[in-house]
Amino acid sequence: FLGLKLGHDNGWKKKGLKVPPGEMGWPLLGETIAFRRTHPCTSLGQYMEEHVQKYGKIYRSHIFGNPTIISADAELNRFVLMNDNRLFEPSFPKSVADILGKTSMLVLTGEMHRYMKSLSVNFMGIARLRNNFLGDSDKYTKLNLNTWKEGVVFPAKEEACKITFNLMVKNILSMRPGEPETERLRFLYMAFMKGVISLPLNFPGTAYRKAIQSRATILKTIERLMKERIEQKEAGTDKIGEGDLLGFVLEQSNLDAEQFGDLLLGLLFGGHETSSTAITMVLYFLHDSPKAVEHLREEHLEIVRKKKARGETGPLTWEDYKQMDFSQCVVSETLRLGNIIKFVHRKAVTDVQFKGYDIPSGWSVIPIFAAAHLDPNVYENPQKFDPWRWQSISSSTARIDNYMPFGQGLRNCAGLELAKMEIAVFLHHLVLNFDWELAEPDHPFAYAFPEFEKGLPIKVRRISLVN
Ligand code: HEM
Repeated sequence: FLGLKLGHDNGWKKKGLKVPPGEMGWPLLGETIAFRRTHPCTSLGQYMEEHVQKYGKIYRSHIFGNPTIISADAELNRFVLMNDNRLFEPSFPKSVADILGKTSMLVLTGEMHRYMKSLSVNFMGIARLRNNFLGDSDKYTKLNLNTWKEGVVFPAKEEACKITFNLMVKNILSMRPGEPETERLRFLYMAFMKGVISLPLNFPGTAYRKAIQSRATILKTIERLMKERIEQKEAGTDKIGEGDLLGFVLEQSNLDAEQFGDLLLGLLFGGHETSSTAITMVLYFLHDSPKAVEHLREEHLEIVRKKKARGETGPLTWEDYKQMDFSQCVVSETLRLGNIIKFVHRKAVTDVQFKGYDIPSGWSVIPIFAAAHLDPNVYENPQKFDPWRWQSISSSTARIDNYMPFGQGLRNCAGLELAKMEIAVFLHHLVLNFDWELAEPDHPFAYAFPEFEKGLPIKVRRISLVN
């Protein structure tokens, strides 16, 4: 995404606008390299820290080829998100937008965005979470955890990816784990994903070129599956109905294959890497917090005891899920300290004023959510993984702009309830069945997404708390 403009646009000076202080860096690159320099997810990194100290929480820069306002100011961050589609819109580089697709929810604006969003939100609404996603989440988590072998070192991130991918493709396309078609789609999706976050070099062999090819193959598969489903409907042999996103979309909308493909890729892109990273982070943070593991065990044992008393032997139910209060504190704390989406990209569509500064039309704006999450004036001892803080959080700390792991407003996360549920279900089976240790030191670092350099290698020991 490196900007290749030869100089910096100084039109704002001529217009007499008062843009925030800052520096525009090198003519070609601006400060892109420093901004992208990796650092632990539990910190803002040297670049941000130095700039905030020098210029304050709102400063200007030149990143990814555009003059940019970078905001570590929680109020500005909220203002930007609450004015999405009015004063601001998403600003993906063209190369990323091309791969995501022209009808991807992530790049759409206006009515079409609203429409695609409402399809997704309805698809992942409470009724469906309760009746479909919860049971599947329970099943696929158990299925995966049953493959964990005692004493063998394995990368936790890979297993978390399998759980979240299987859950998504089962609910989107009724594909089952391990089947050849599922594995083929997983392979194609991985290539797609790598290309979205790579440099946009469209030459044979590059990650970007492979992603374009994978996207085309995925769209062909979708077209075939759609055709088959329509034929089954017409022949009266369709058993799935609205049981998956494909059936739901065929009933409730008239999206064509490409639009459905963009929806599928948007949901996978938005929901797979994020929630699998969150599951991996839970293992990472809890490893150093045995007291939290103990507290979780009490909570989940109590759920099992109550289930038994009711004579229930089946998978987790909605009533069980609703009792996972401390688990939700662990989820909130993991998302605060782990900063899975550290920032988002927006562009001002008109000149905007905020706190005495001007944000010129066309400039990028990067709200840094992580800034409030790690602010000692908001969270006491912010570097500490402390799930209990969420049991007695003060109303000023809980202010919406101080906690935005899922964004805010029109473009907030379509899968936030699903994500919280996936992590809580994982916690249930994890703490009741395993002790784990980190086989080698590994830490989450902020790249495009947080990454554990070694995929978080762990070693597990089975325990049997439930008899
Ligand atoms: C811990 C896990 C997750 C985190 C931290 C997360 C975070 C976010 C954030 C911050 C945004 C806002 C992006 C923006 O403002 O530009 C977002 C949007 C979105 N997320 Fe999530 N997400 C998670 C899980 C999921 C899941 C499980 C799904 C779906 C299966 C999902 C689907 C989406 C979609 C479709 C959008 C775009 C919404 C729109 O453009 O209106 N996310 N997510």
